[in-house]
Amino acid sequence: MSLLKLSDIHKSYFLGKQESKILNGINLEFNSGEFVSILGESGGGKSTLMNIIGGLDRNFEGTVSLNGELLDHRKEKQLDNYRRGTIGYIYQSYNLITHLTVLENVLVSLEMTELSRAQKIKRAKELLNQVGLEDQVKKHPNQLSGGQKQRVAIARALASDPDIILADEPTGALDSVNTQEVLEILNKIAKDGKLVIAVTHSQAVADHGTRIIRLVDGKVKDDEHLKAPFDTQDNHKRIPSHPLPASSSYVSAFRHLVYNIKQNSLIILGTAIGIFAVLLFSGLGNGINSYISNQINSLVNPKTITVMANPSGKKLNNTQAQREMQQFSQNPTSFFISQSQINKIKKISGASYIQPGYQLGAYALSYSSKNTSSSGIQSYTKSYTSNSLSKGSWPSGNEIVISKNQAITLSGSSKKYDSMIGKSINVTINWLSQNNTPVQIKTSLRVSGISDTSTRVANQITVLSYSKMRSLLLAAGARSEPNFIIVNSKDLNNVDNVANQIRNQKIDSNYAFSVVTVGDILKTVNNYVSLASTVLSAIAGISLIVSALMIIVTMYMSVAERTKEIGILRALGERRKDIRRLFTAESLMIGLFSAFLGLILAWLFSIVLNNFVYDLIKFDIVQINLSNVIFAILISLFISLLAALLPARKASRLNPIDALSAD
Ligand SMILES: Nc1ncnc2c1ncn2[C@@H]1O[C@H](COP(=O)(O)OP(=O)(O)OP(=O)(O)O)[C@@H](O)[C@H]1O
Repeated sequence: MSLLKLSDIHKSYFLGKQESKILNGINLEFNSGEFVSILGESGGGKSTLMNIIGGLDRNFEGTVSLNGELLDHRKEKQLDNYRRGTIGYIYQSYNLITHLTVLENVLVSLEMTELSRAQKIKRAKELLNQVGLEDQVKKHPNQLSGGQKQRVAIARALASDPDIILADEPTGALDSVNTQEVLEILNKIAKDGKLVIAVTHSQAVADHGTRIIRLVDGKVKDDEHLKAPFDTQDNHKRIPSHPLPASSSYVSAFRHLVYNIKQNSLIILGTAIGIFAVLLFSGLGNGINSYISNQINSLVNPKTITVMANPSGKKLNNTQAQREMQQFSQNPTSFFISQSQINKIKKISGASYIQPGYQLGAYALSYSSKNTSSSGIQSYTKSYTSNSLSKGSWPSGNEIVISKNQAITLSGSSKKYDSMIGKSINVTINWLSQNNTPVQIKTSLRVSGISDTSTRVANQITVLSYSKMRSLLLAAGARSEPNFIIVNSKDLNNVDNVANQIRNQKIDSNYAFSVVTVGDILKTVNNYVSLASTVLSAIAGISLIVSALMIIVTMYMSVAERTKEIGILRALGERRKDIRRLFTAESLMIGLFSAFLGLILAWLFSIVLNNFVYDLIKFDIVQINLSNVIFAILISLFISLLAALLPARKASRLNPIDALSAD
């Protein structure tokens, strides 16, 4: 049984509808140990026949059998295996991969064998040694002479230990000395038991082999056996081959990335700046949100719930409730809270205490001919934390707490404003009489403390005790119903539940209360901040679209530049999938490096910005968290993957013969 058998091979090319027949029924058998030369006129179909034998061309009639088994050219996987394990190709134009070293070029083929890494390197070096290139292994192809390049190509063809070596005009570009040497090597390969089929124009070259086949008009005109084939004792152990492992694709993608570093680093930088901006804006959003939470929580006890009457009677959500409460100053009479309403709230479970409160209208403070006025004087409730008091103590009896600004005005000194503590000041408050007409309450109170409004969350905190306020209102004949209630949830995690219970209370089928928690206030503020940071991140994200376009363009250019390489890799037995993975991997690496560079930039910038701002507000304003980091990496990988999709698909679909003939 012959090693290789071609039966009735026909092949035509079509230019439009016009058929030109190239091969017209070729029947040939080849055996191991033969060095066969195929001679024929230029354009006679020699390379076409080699491509059919080499498993690169699937579009022909007739059959090819290997060791008696028919090759099914419709099965791409079978052909990939065939090229990988059985065929070694040597071309007239060498077809080496320019960005790889001599050693790496030989290793490309060995990547698809089951040898260990060390064995692969050992074998590649041995083969290069055999072709006399042991001291050239680190060079790139452009640093070699023609003869040297052809010897690298021979070493590569032999690397995976194939049964058949196809050489398409292997000496066509060589001088006579190199031709002689290459012929010796091919002769030795046949002697070692392989089948060598070489296409040539030269009778002298053909005379070197064991057999000459002449093609004329697409047929075998002559099949001349010059000598007997070399003896083949096929007792040596073949090197098993397997498809290219993913890790090899990643390594070659990385090599190409580094080879093209100038162009790639610009793209990486461009993408990294986009990632940096997205990270910075998200981190800034986090920082501002937690700064605000921090400030509000330090001034107002987060367990407290503020309850007011709900003149609308409708069920109000958080935002509506806050809006409704702002109507208070325009229409204070509809906000008085009755005893029956207080009783309703007392029934709520999960509340540790409830405390009625007053918020009255405009008021004036005066001390030794200095005056200041504002609106919204309040009764003290437990919703204030000790942080909102900068000096002194909260009021009891005949006492009042005034704000720092008020203390500065009344004392006339911005430094010694705390001298106001202990001083009696005159207080005039405007409120409503029993008939809802204006009434003035005048009294004199001792300053017990100064509130801190430096954070500007609350403008003025001017408070006196609830009982004092109530007795002043009663004495002046003014309306004395409270107009808000503070409810304290026993448990911080239960605040929303308690708030909801109150929100759902009905009196005469109207929802009786509007309710706001500290969490609600935070939610509203945080929503705005998050919205702003998302919008800013999205704007920054636009630059990522530009990056994606840059990657797409680069990848398309890369496919165009590497068309020949794609052909070589396919001829060596790489699958379409391997080619797709090669390009996708390179793009993913660009994405990954961009993400890391973007992260480093964002990290450095946030350190600088935080240091700078910390002096002003004692808070880290940029807070990039783990989910921001993960998001940045994922978005970067996603963009690069998306950008690689089309170019990688194009690369994998290239016809290997067309790709090989690319300039
Ligand atoms: N893709 C193609 N489309 C159309 N015609 C083609 C194609 N490839 C090759 N041909 C034609 O097929 C014929 C055989 O080409 P082939 O390359 O096999 O010849 P060859 O014997 O190797 O020639 P040479 O000795 O000059 O290399 C030529 O006439 C060529 O123009």
